[in-house]
Amino acid sequence: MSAVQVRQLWKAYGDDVVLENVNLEVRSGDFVTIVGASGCGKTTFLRMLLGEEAPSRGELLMDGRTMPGEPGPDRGVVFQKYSVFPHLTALRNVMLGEELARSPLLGRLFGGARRRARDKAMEMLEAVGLEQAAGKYPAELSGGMQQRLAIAQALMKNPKILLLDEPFGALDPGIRKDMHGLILDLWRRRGLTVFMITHDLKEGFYLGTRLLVFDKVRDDPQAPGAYGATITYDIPLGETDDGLYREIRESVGLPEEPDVAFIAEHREIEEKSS
Ligand SMILES: Nc1ncnc2c1ncn2[C@@H]1O[C@H](COP(=O)(O)OP(=O)(O)OP(=O)(O)O)[C@@H](O)[C@H]1O
Repeated sequence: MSAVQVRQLWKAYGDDVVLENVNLEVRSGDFVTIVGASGCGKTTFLRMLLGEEAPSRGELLMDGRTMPGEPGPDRGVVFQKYSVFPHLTALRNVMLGEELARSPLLGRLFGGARRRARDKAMEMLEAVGLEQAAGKYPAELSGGMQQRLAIAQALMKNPKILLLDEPFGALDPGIRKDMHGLILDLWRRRGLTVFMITHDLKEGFYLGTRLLVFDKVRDDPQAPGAYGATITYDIPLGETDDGLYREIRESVGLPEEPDVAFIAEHREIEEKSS
């Protein structure tokens, strides 16, 4: 069964149509990368998958059932901006979700429950390579480490679906490469279904098993809000395809030259490490 089904989905804010007639079936274990022009509705789409926004029309199904209308433990999310709490250590940041879920008033657990939450949080920190930083505060961590921490937070509830909104957009290229290795490793080992927005088409080609392009198919310059974006390309990824890469780059309006060598190089690294 498909992990996620999207049927004739529309989203409008007032008279402004952001997304129109989006249809999609995603299998469990897919790694879906999403690209599209700025402001075309990618984050809005992700927030609907998360349950933070309701569709204006259409249906969103998870495992054949209507997607819950609020964020739940089955979906984890990581945004570009670090979403960690500055006054808590890395360990407490990861524990906090569990503490708030089980003790909403105090935000703290005691005794055995606290030990279990702590052990699980340590396991998550290890999974993202932050076990040595458990006692540090976010200000003492680099940008890449803070994003690792945000990923550990998102994984704490064992989500089936991981939603990533440009999670590596603010990181240096070297750090991004490390994060690519980490996210592919977590995706494989934990059997996650991933949706990841990126502005970096190379990243989208390299990481995904499937690449979606969001774009408007119709536009009225007199009424910019009249039409929304939809999925204009849905590409199974595997082989590096120079022609396709160029076509999409132009459709999304990216200025860079195709850099297939980059993708090939990444794939080589990936193959060696797997
Ligand atoms: N809560 C809201 N109320 C009104 N308009 C909104 C709201 N959220 C988003 N929008 C509008 O919806 C459109 C799509 O925004 P969204 O953030 O989804 O685009 P995006 O493709 O993720 O952009 P970017 O790539 O720049 O992050 C924008 O015009 C934005 O102003």
